[in-house]
Amino acid sequence: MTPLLKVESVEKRYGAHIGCTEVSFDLYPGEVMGIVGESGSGKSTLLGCLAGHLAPDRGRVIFDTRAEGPRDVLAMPEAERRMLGRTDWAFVHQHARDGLRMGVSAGGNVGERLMAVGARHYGEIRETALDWLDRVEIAPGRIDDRPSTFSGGMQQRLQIARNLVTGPRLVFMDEPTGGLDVSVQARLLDLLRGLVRDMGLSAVIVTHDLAVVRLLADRLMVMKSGRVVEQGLTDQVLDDPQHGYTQLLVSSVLQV
Ligand SMILES: Nc1ncnc2c1ncn2[C@@H]1O[C@H](COP(=O)(O)OP(=O)(O)OP(=O)(O)O)[C@@H](O)[C@H]1O
Repeated sequence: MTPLLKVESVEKRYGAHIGCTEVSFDLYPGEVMGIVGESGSGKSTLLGCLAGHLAPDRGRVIFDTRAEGPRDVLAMPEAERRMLGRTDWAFVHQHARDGLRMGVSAGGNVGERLMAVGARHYGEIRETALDWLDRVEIAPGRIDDRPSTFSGGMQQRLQIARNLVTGPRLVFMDEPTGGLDVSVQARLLDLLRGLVRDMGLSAVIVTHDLAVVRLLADRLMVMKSGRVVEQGLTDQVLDDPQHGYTQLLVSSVLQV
């Protein structure tokens, strides 16, 4: 099987400082990869390089496109990469306001993604938006309200609807439950798990919360000082961590 995403020796430096280095992995269709590590370990830098937001200094990121098969994302013209970002890829930000248009209604936030990929029929766009609001547990009566009137959890659910409505094949998530109350986090995680399973999504999820990867990720990469120190099946890594740093991460969670 061809990997959906093939990451080869990616490195990003900030001046002399290493953001991330020597990161390689394959992500297969339907697989969820978790990336964990303490603050400053390079998770966001790596995610930015994979999603085309940052230009790595070395390495390759190969995505298996629908139309033309495996393509080097970093070598693609900017317009093509942007198109990927609207169709096959989705990016869920930690802060919903970074992924939503706060001045546009909830329905508009979902509908405009459909329009960006060619949908034109107003009635159908509104129907699909309503269906997606329902899928992320937002009452249909809120469709014309702006996200600024929503709670943090609702905003995050709306951001997820906006991202998934076009049926992407790969979703990047940066701390999707960060900054939310614990009870809100649990509900969001359940929702995300259901959507990932139902849609057979592939995802790369960055988090410092091991509970998030335990629930969502098939495989796990542990990062420290910009490098991957351990990777493997999530349960295996968390239940029997081999690297001292992973052992520390796991035990510090157990003490919480
Ligand atoms: N724009 C930048 N300029 C210079 N150094 C940066 C920049 N962004 C990140 N770094 C450095 O690169 C390293 C990796 O940072 P990164 O933000 O990727 O880590 P992280 O694991 O995502 O942390 P957090 O969980 O706090 O977001 C850190 O040492 C950080 O200080």
